[in-house]
Amino acid sequence: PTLRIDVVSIFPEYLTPLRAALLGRAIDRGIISVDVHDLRDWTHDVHRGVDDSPYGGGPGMVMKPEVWGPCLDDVCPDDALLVVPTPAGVPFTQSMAEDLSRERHLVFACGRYEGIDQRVVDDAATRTRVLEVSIGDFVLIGGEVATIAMVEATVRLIDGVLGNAASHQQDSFSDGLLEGPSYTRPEVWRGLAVPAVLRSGDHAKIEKWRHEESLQRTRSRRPDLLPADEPGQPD
Ligand SMILES: O[C@H]1NC=Nc2ccccc21
Repeated sequence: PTLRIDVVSIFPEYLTPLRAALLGRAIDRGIISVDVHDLRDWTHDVHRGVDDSPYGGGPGMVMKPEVWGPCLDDVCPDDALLVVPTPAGVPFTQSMAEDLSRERHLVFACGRYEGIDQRVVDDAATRTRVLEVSIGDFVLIGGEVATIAMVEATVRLIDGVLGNAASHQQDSFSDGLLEGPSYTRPEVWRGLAVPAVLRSGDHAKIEKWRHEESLQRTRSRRPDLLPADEPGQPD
């Protein structure tokens, strides 16, 4: 395959969405491969324990290095890129998705949100490239949902995955602004009409209107995305 993806999780069934729809088709067509591993297969004790209390006290549990270490030894070769979803990671961006889509082998280590013993990452970093990545400033229970989001954002960029109709060439972030409103038939729905300009056939006017809508929406929802020369920049 163009890209090999391995995912390690204590909830392997959480990753089944990766086999559905367009991603499932990409697997069937051999563009990508996805293998999910149950971290508990690397436990030693009868209780198959994967976590323990944190040194220094505090809430929650920390995942054991004695389980993750041997797991990654088996699952993550030195030439792979190890991606560790964590709320304490660098922000995941479209640019990072583009970088990941050019990799040959990605390994996602799904930990609980209190985290994996830091020595697992530090030890792995002596052999391979490691990225600790966050998908946003909110707290999930574990890295599985973050992994699904990052895999979808990454794999859709690989040639052949999206039908060319759904091409990623015109991604919403292509001009750095938010996409404005979209409409389709019927022309009037529940008394609401499609903006007349979109039915005018005047492509220059339509393009201008769409850019204006994007600017207006970006100003109100994401002023941080506005280019420096646009009014409405946050102080
Ligand atoms: O990507 C993160 N964003 C928010 N919460 C998380 C929880 C566990 C793993 C990863 C994340």
